[in-house]
Amino acid sequence: MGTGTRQQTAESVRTPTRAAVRIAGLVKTYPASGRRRHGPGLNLLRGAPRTTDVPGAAGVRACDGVTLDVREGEIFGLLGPNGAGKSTVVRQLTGLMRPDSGTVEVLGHDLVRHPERAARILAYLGQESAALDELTVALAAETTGRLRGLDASAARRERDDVLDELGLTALAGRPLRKLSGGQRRLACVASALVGERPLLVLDEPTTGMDPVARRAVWSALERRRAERGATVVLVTHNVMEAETVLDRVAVLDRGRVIACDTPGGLKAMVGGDVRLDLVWRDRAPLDVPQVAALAAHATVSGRRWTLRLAPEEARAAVDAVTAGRAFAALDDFSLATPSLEDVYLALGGSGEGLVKV
Ligand SMILES: Nc1ncnc2c1ncn2[C@@H]1O[C@H](COP(=O)(O)OP(=O)(O)OP(=O)(O)O)[C@@H](O)[C@H]1O
Repeated sequence: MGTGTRQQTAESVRTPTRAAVRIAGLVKTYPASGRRRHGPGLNLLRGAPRTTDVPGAAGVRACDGVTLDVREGEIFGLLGPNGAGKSTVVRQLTGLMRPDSGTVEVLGHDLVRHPERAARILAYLGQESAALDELTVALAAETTGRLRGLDASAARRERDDVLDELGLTALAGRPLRKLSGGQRRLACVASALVGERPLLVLDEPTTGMDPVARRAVWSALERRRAERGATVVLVTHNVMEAETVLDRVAVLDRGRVIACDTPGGLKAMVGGDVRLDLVWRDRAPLDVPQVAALAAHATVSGRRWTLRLAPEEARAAVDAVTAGRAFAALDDFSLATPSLEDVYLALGGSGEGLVKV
């Protein structure tokens, strides 16, 4: 499989040296009231205001003892369902939010004690990007470069290179607010990449993008890692991306890391099971005994049944549903090796599953 080859290659050419990010025992509870004080002004460089929670009654424990190490030069993913705590981890990692307890060390800097250092060592792309909306694509990239300390000609040069790299040159003169969602996201990624930072922290960078744009983003990140040794931490819902792009993945569930490994290592945890997807034309023929027997083990989503089975059970199930009346009722079926979503469910994730695009 492509994933295996990709990992072997990455691991054989790179020997990660030291931790770029060390997060230990991170705890964050949002107050029940949701009242928050905002720090001074919106930070164009990092996209969102720093927040300080007002202590109050029991609230949402979004981060419940998160401990993670990210090695230099890694592309590291945080994966998990909505509300798992991914963005909360990222906001603390970038110094935008102060943890209730725990430590965050980035490239040797203690960002809990010195959050102001974050802007010099990392680029952050948040989920929201309203701060750049009034600027043109070119000006957003150039301004970010200037704010990150580039002189005018270097900022223009990097701007042009990044827009070209991401296929955005034709849109350079358009304000972000007049772009489609995917184009706007791509322009925000472009800005995040100007004014080289050793750590890139990206919260769902490819949301809304078409496959060409997504590929351009992944290539750009890979290039920065390969040529400049950049480290990338990103949040994603996209299981397919996670499997092919990331060196290691931490799976979060209800504020806790429930697993952390390479995609291959995680998938090995679910052993040799395979995944059988059955899609019925209309409804499943439950009067066929073999189909009725499978129903007990299926996760049903509309016309789709998903089953995790031992290989010999899967073979028997395929034989059963590709014969007689069951086959007449079948629209489509597929057999696949386990995905990260299977790992997540097998680990006891909250059952919603991950979003597959
Ligand atoms: N400002 C806030 N005030 C109160 N609760 C919050 C706040 N932000 C997030 N939460 C809660 O904290 C938990 C974790 O949220 P967080 O945004 O970190 O999850 P996430 O994994 O990034 O989710 P998504 O995939 O939907 O972006 C959720 O239960 C969420 O409702």
